[in-house]
Amino acid sequence: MKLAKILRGADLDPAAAGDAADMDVTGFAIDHRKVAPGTVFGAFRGAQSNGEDYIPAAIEAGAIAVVARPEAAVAGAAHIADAEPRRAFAHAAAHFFTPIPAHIVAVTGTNGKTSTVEMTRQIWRMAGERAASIGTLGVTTPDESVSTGLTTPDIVTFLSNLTGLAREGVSHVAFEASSHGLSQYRNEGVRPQAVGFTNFSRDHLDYHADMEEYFLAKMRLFDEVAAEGATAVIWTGGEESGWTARAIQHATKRGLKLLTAGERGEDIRLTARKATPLGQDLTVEHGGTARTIRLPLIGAYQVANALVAAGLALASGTDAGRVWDAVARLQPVRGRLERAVIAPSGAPVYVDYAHTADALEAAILALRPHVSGRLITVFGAGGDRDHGKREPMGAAAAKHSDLIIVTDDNPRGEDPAAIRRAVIAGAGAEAREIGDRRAAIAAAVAEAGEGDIVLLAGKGHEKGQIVGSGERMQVLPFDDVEVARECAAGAGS
Ligand SMILES: CC(=O)N[C@H]1[C@@H](OP(=O)(O)OP(=O)(O)OC[C@H]2O[C@@H](n3ccc(=O)[nH]c3=O)[C@H](O)[C@@H]2O)O[C@H](CO)[C@@H](O)[C@@H]1O[C@H](C)C(=O)N[C@@H](C)C(=O)N[C@H](CCC(=O)O)C(=O)O
Ligand SMILES: Nc1ncnc2c1ncn2[C@@H]1O[C@H](COP(=O)(O)OP(=O)(O)OP(=O)(O)O)[C@@H](O)[C@H]1O
Ligand SMILES: N[C@H](CCC[C@H](N)C(=O)O)C(=O)O
Ligand SMILES: [Mg+2]
Repeated sequence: MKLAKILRGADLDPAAAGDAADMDVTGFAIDHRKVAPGTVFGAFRGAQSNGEDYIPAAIEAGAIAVVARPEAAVAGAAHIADAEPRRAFAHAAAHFFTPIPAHIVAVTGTNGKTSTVEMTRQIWRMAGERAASIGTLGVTTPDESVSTGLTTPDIVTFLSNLTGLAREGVSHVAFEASSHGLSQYRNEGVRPQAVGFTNFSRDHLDYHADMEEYFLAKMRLFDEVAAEGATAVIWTGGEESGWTARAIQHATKRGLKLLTAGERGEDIRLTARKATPLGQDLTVEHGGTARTIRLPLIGAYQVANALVAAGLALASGTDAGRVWDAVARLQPVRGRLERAVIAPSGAPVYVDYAHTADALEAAILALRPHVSGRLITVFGAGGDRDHGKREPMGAAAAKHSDLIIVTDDNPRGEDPAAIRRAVIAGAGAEAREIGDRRAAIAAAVAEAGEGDIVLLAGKGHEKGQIVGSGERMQVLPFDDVEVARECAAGAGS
């Protein structure tokens, strides 16, 4: 495809490309090491390095055009100058990576994105569509799940994945829009026909200056990324939340169609929820019909995600009858309240990905109705991530658990003992401290008796413990589900 055509499609001036306008583009790259002859190179200033430093090397490797700030020095290739080069690059790349699936929806929010995109994918699949999801669990298709290493992959990986999926015949994709991804324009240029908002609470204040900036990063999904006239599916739970009201305002201001779901939902209204041993019975009103749905998953938070997923599937045009049938057949999402094992004492051990105070509370409250004895929570907080969430995480876990064991969760470049101290400052002195995660899990399993439940929070589906940073970073194999099974087997022998 000619560079001029790509630039015109992205509302960029082809004259800026000079002689290169007539050249054929062979690919897009944001890393100079991936540049081949005919590539358009995006030179961005990042957190670790300045992509502009690699412009000469990219041109040497055959880049025909460089998308960069007007101030950047570009010699020997076209300079596509833009004050926001990540956005300009993304829009251009979106005209190169075609075709893409016809139905695309996206989800943002602090917690519940992965669960919601995965449930949306399941609903579509059960409704007979070829569907995929892209998020923390990787790219999941009818055939496989491939990790990308990030929740929202970089723009080139994202767009090339979408094209690959379309070529494989996938027609429906749900993707997870993280605030990092949104603020770095990692999923620009595709126009989701429906966008979801789950909830908003403290996280990532190492990256965003404050809650307001974090929220506005998420709202780019509504303000700019969503297609004109798209549907905004917003969870309106039982309690009034100022953030939810603001998400509704953003949707309205952008002229999106509104679909609210929840106890206060206008379109999907949850009128009753009753826990059963294996799940919960929901009464849901939609389109003038009240239905009873036996959701085979426990916990209020999974209901929120399932109903937002149903809203997204409905907004993408999937038949309502099929959507509600599918909700009753949803499979658990990996690492989200996943029952790893039942200890010899009879105590079930659950693994969950809660790594914020809000999520810990949600995960614990999901298990509470099933506990007749004690709830034992094992968790820690990630290193090189928002320090301010550690104390509130400790406090949330302590408030709702009977025993807590504070352990390590990806200390990365930090001193793990200092992270644990910050968590314990919120949890209180009764918290037990066992740094080694395997030993902490073993202690919890050994401690649990009949009627107790053990919750291992923070790592969910993760397969490793990240220790060290930079050159010294190591990912030591670690899987909460496997370790729980090993500890349970050990406890029984
Ligand atoms: C802080 C952050 O989000 N960083 C991400 C970001 O890096 P960056 O743009 O700052 O890049 P940089 O490393 O400083 O380099 C600047 C530019 O120079 C280029 N470069 C760099 C070196 C070189 O030799 N040649 C070269 O061309 C780079 O490709 C880049 O374009 O873009 C990179 C490429 O897409 C990501 O790999 C990187 O993720 C880092 C590793 C990361 O840990 N990100 C986490 C925090 C993250 O994004 N998490 C969210 C999930 C959050 C949630 O779950 O809510 C996610 O979406 O995964
Ligand atoms: N709707 C929700 N409300 C509150 N807590 C939730 C909700 N959904 C999930 N959680 C909690 O958050 C954890 C992570 O869920 P999930 O992976 O779906 O979220 P996410 O937004 O994708 O997270 P991440 O930002 O790490 O990608 C769950 O294990 C659970 O503890
Ligand atoms: N996407 C989240 C995942 C956190 C998971 C937890 N195990 C941790 O390492 O803090 C993050 O990168 O902040
Ligand atoms: Mg996720």
